[in-house]
Amino acid sequence: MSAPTVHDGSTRTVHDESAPMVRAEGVHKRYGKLEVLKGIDLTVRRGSVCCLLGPSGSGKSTFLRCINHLDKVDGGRLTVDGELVGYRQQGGELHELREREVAERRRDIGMVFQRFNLFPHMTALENVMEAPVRVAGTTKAQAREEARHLLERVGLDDRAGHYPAQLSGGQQQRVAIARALAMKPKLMLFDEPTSALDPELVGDVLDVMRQLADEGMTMVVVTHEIGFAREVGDTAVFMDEGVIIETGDPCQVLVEPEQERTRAFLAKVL
Ligand SMILES: Nc1ncnc2c1ncn2[C@@H]1O[C@H](COP(=O)(O)OP(=O)(O)OP(=O)(O)O)[C@@H](O)[C@H]1O
Repeated sequence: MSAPTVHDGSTRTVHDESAPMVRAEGVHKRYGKLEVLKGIDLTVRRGSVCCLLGPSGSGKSTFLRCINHLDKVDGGRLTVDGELVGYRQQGGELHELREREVAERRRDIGMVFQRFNLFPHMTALENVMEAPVRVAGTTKAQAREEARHLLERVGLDDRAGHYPAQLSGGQQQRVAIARALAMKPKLMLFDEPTSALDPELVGDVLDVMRQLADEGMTMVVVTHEIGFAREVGDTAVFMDEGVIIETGDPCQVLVEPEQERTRAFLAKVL
């Protein structure tokens, strides 16, 4: 069972800080007849970095999408920050979340995709401001100042006025990270954030991610960057065909894996 969320009688929810940030217990997901996740058990501690690796089609992105409420879990139990994904508990009963509640929960989760997904008609600064400015109570000036600060944090303060087409892939990805951070998420999900980049641009993006990890951000990272996973990851998880076949310290799993399938995968990507 996941750690409880305490309702204190008001609309405020007090989270149990000792609960893991993510806990999956027997999570299943299917698309039609295709069973993509076949019982995922995984715990991601607060402040830790979990690196997910595995061959194409093994279900890594699907799992991230379930964590981020973009896909619905079909079976098992998944909690983020102690709260059931897709449901809220009230008086011992489960109620499916309404669209507005899902949107509220998703604000706590930043997601960075392989393709940077920036708005092409907006500058870097406007992209980073876009979500906070829509939050009630935030003024445009506050959102702009915070966005400037975030661009500085990812090393792009001198590119605030540039449009995505005027930025390199690595710079666009750093803007995407700043944009994901703009809502002050508790959890950051990265889905192969460097695999669409030219090799010489990968380092800057990984540096920003390394810095976030150092600051204590909880992160789940789908990546084929074995060096990053070994150096920054607290846990390495190897998935294949919808199941986790190996998990543990990255220096163990990614250096001397126990499973033949993990060894074969590493031999391919290294
Ligand atoms: N919306 C969808 N509808 C139907 N099938 C899907 C959908 N999304 C993913 N799949 C299928 O689910 C399986 C797992 O896909 P997923 O993208 O999670 O794998 P992955 O491990 O992230 O792969 P990659 O490394 O190539 O991104 C694949 O067979 C894929 O074709």
